[in-house]
Amino acid sequence: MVQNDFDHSLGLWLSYMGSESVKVVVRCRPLNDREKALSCKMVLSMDLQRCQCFIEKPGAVDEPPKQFTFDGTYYIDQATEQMYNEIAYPLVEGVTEGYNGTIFAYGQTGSGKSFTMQGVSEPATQKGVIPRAFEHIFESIQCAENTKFLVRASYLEIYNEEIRDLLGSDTKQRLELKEHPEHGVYVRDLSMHTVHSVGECERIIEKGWRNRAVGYTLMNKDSSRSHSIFTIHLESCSTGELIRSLPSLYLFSLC
Ligand SMILES: Nc1ncnc2c1ncn2[C@@H]1O[C@H](COP(=O)(O)OP(=O)(O)OP(=O)(O)O)[C@@H](O)[C@H]1O
Repeated sequence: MVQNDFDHSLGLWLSYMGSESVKVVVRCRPLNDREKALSCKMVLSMDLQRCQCFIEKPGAVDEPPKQFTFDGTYYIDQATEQMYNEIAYPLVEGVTEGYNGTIFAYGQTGSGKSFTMQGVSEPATQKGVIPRAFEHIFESIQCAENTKFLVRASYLEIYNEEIRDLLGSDTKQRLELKEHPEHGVYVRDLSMHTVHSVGECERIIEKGWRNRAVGYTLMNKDSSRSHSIFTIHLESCSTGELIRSLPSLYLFSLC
């Protein structure tokens, strides 16, 4: 991907054990007020059926547009609801069925990562991937018969190469990355929070969101200046069985 050509678009990487293990989709946001005031023109167009993006070089009328193909393409008038149903839904469903899943948003400042992952409450179609994933998981576990689930969440940020717990008692404390011989890489002392409902999930993510490092960039006045990782951990216990640790859902927003 040529970064400068994708100023107003973000990539969403999805990794799960489906027909393909990694999928990459791209979303283009509308021009913002600042870009409109500067009379900026859209240089990106899409063929949604073929999942292709075309980027024109302004002023170079004779030059053919650059062309890129993805697993999915979402243009300015397509809502997060559609993206979630087509792309994230199968991944989250896979987590409740026993596969690890990761969704991460990547793009330059102001490209729409937070808008896609966190979302807005109005209109409802633009509710983000993270709150939709909560609802999806709680709906799935409520339908499971004879099985009890424990849902826990953690939320960290990586800022200037330092890891911080956005839900910890001291959000300024630097945490260490460790490797366990069986369970792999983990963050020591990262706090885990048991959640019983979608409402509780929303409250803890809001708390963590307020603790992030934010700043102003020319492209985005509310820019998150860090990478953040929200993880939902599941454990289950069927009647007469031991507690079973299920795979986790990792939700990243990279700056
Ligand atoms: N698809 C969209 N439709 C309408 N507005 C959008 C869309 N995507 C992003 N925006 C708006 O663009 C602005 C920047 O988006 P956002 O804060 O999500 O960017 P970001 O990639 O998270 O930036 P940063 O890395 O600086 O935190 C916000 O005002 C947001 O509401």
